[in-house]
Amino acid sequence: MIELKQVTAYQQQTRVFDRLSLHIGYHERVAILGPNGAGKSTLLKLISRELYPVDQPDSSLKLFGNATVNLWDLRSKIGFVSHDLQEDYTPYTSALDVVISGFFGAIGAHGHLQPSAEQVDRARALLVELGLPGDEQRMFQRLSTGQKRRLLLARALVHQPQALILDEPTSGLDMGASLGLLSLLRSFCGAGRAMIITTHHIDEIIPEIDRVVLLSQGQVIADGPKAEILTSARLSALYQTDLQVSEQNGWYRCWHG
Ligand SMILES: Nc1ncnc2c1ncn2[C@@H]1O[C@H](COP(=O)(O)OP(=O)(O)OP(=O)(O)O)[C@@H](O)[C@H]1O
Repeated sequence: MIELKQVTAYQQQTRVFDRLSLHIGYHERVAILGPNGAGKSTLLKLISRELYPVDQPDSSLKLFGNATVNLWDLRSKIGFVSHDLQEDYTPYTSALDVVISGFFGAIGAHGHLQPSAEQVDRARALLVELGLPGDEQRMFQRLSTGQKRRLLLARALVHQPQALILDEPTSGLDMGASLGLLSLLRSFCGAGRAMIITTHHIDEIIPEIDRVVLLSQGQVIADGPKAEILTSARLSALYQTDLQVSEQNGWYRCWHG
């Protein structure tokens, strides 16, 4: 589904990736872990085509098997939720319009989107499904962080995407909101769809995620089955601090050792 081969990418003057290779197949569920500045958000921006890699021989970035991607097509196949999207969102847009804007790949409705009756019905159904009934006319900026995150998830789901990509999905959420969001993500995975999350918190790696990639200074330093990668030794080395990791019923937690 996602294939980066020898990709070099910059954020302004900073070279974040120097010949990075990574392959994520259809239906895979992957967590990408790494310290601040490792390149997690940059990687997601490359996938969402907010950022383009350096054009060089032997290098390619293919999505769904294609190096050239139609953005409309991409948005209907992959739902993206990120903190940046939350920050950038037009504050006065109603909750219903936030979801509807997903059909148009827009940030906010700006009063000119003309959704079909089916699109409005689908958006309303998603608001109910994601636990936001009755919030239809509330302005985005008046919602709590947890409600905003659910709303952006609803927006990401309008096209029934094959994959969801989430940048630090529970950051800023309280414990109840986090657990609620994680259980929504678990039901999305239940339908056999792909998921990629970036995170700093191993306790948000839901049991359905089976592969973990460790990123450090723009390089993949470990990649494999969750049980092999989420070990005390590997995470201590990644974060350069003494960490202990334990697992229970498919959930992981970490503490300072
Ligand atoms: N807009 C930008 N302009 C310049 N440099 C940037 C920009 N965004 C990111 N960078 C740099 O790119 C590198 C990778 O940043 P990135 O945000 O991808 O890391 P990250 O792993 O997502 O970090 P965090 O966990 O803090 O969100 C860092 O060195 C960062 O300083």
